[in-house]
Amino acid sequence: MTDQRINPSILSADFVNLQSELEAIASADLVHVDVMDNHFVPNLTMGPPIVERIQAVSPIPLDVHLMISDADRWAPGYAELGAYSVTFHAEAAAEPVKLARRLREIGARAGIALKPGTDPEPYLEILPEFDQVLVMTVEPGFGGQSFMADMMPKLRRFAEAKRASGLDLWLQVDGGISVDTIGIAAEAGADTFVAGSAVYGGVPEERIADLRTAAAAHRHA
Ligand SMILES: O=C(CO)[C@@H](O)[C@H](O)COP(=O)(O)O
Repeated sequence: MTDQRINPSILSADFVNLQSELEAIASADLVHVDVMDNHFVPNLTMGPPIVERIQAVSPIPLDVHLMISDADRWAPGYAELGAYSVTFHAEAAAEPVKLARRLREIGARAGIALKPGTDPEPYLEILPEFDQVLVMTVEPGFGGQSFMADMMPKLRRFAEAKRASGLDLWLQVDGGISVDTIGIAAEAGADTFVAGSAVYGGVPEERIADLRTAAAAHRHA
């Protein structure tokens, strides 16, 4: 996999034609699968049976983003389905370290996501337990929202911690990522970019290529 990853979010895809929508993003790195429970966030998407089918037909690996309550209970099931990475919310897990260890034990990369209002400091010391940190650049729940540039100090904080520790950690951003905003996130330290409406709002293969070019022009110094 490349050192900068573009992960289209199928939240913006046509759910009735998911298989062809997945084939349309075969040039991306991973497919970002937004699982929402209408409890942790005010929206409802899918659960294990649909994710299992996506896993079966997707040409690229699954990057599962759990926007669900009680992550401790439900997240391991997504790793068992074969997801490449499983990211749960810091705000939704009672024992994040224990859960991350369980995900890794099953064979998935373990990710932790932070809502815009969540302080990064308590999570800096447990970074070795994770393979990925997701800094939300919108309030989770819906696609098509505006990028929150005021999340860049948080992203930089994780980028500094990553550099200081030498950890092989992916820094992901999600929400409002487009050719106009991806460079801002890349400069602040993101290396993994989730984009929904920016990819599915045009010809996905072309949009993915444009996002790659824009990200590559703005690498973190
Ligand atoms: O997790 C979420 C929303 O909660 C995202 O993955 C969105 O699906 C991103 O959509 P765009 O902001 O790129 O349209």
